[in-house]
Amino acid sequence: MKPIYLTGFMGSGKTTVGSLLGEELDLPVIDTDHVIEETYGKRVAEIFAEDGEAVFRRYEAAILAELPTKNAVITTGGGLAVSADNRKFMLDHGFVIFLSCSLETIFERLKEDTSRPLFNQEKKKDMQKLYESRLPFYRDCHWVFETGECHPEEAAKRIAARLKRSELGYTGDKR
Ligand SMILES: Nc1ncnc2c1ncn2[C@@H]1O[C@H](COP(=O)(O)OP(=O)(O)O)[C@@H](O)[C@H]1O
Ligand SMILES: O=C(O)C1=C[C@@H](OP(=O)(O)O)[C@@H](O)[C@H](O)C1
Repeated sequence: MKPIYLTGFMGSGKTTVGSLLGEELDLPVIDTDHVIEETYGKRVAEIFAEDGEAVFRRYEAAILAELPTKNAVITTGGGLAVSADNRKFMLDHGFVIFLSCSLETIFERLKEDTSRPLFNQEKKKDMQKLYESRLPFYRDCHWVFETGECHPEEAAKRIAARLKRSELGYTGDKR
């Protein structure tokens, strides 16, 4: 069975919903940021500060190509889908689901969060620009799931239910 890739802006809930989706589908969950941190022995913020964003993007592409191409829920970093090559890889190998969420909600969710080097509560206009510039890349996917006010458990259940109805060609067959 093909992997399920979750994409979307920082704070859209990829990690949270992805981990619950893994439980719903009884599949392992792999987070690209987590694998990068383990592989390169540095936190994402350290890579940005010490090596720069371009190096982080190279790590992202390298990791994506190494991840299992079956039986997994893969939660991606918010910038991974910006690369046309990364998008092609995900679209070719799995089901790509964009977790769509308003920027207003994201600001609310990330109020206390300082772990994301590219997110800055104080720079609302820059965040708006970044968010809008990325929407076309996220929309290049198999399915847009609007998280809205949906609780993470509810979101995971709804995604799993649709996958199980085979509307995306998902079979649940663990081969
Ligand atoms: N559907 C949701 N409703 C409310 N809060 C959410 C929802 N999804 C995620 N969150 C919260 O938003 C924050 C960011 O979520 P996270 O899963 O880390 O996003 P991402 O992986 O897309 O950056 C976390 O504090 C998480 O608990
Ligand atoms: O949007 C981005 O460019 C990034 C999003 C982050 O992941 P989350 O989407 O999980 O916050 C992380 O990969 C890095 O800080 C860069």
